[in-house]
Amino acid sequence: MKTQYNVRYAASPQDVKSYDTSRLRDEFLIQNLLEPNKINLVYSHYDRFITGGVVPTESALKLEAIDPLKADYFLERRELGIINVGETGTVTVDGTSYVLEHKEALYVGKGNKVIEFSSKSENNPALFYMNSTPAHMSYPNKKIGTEDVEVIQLGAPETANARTLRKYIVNSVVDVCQLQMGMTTLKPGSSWNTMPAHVHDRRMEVYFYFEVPEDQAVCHFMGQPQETRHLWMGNNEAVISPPWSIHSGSGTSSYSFIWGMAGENLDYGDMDHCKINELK
Ligand SMILES: O=C(O)C(=O)C[C@H](O)C(=O)CO
Ligand SMILES: [Zn+2]
Repeated sequence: MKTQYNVRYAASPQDVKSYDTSRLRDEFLIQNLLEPNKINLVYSHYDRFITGGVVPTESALKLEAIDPLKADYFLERRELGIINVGETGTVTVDGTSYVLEHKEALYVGKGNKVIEFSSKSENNPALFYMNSTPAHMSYPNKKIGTEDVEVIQLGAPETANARTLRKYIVNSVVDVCQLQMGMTTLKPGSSWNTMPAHVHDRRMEVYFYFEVPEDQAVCHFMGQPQETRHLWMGNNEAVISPPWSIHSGSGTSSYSFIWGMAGENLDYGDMDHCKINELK
C-alpha cells in the first residue's frame, strides 16, 4: 500500500491532564510522515484536519480518497495546501502541472479529482508536506512562490525568540475556505517559537517541525495555559494542537516549522495571548 493513514480522535482538556508521556505522544504526535514512495495521512477529528506527507521516488504517487472520507475522490469536499520542504517536485492537478521548488507551495481547491506527485530526482526527492480541511466551495488552484508570501519579523534576540514568519496560504494571498498555512524560521541563537504563547479556541492547529539538525530536538509545549505538558520532537515530526491548547516550542538549535490551521474563522490575528509569567 502506497497510501497509509491513521485516525486521531478529539480529547477534552480534563482528560488530557491525566495522560502520561506515551499516551500524550500517541494522541498528538505525528511521526514518520515522510517516507520514500509513500503517502502518509493522519485524519484528526479536530476540525477534520488531515496532515500528510508525500515522498515520490521511483514513480509518481496519486492521492487517493481514504476510507474515513467516504468520498469518490480526496478533494470531493475538501481543500488542500502543499508545501515542498525537499528538492524540486511536481504536483499535477487534473492535468495541469505545478513545479514546486524548495519552500514553494500550492493551494488546490475543492472538486479537483486527480492529484499526482512526482520528484525531479529519485535520489533527492521532493518532500511534500500537506494539510487538508473540509471546504464548502471551490476556489481556484494557486501556486505560492517564495516571492508571494507575506513576511513578518517577530521577537528579539534578547528574549531568545527572534524569528521570521511567512504566511503562504492566508486569505490575503489566496482565496480559501478555512485552511491557513505558513512557515516560521528561528534566527540563529533564538530558540523559542510562539512565545508569548497563545490559544485560539476558534481554530485548531498543527505544527510540523523541520530543519531540526539530526542530533538536536525541539521541546514542544501544549495544554491549557495553566496546565502545560511537553513533547520532545525530532526533525520532520508534527504535533496536533487542540483549540484549547497553547502551541509553543523551544529548540536546542534553530529550526523551522510549518503551521496549519482550520476552524471558525480566517483571521490569523485572532489569538488570546498568555502572559509568560502566568504559564504553569
Ligand atoms: O512563531 C510564531 O509565533 C508562529 O509561527 C505562530 C503560528 O503562526 C500560530 O500559532 C498561528 O496561530
Ligand atoms: Zn496559533
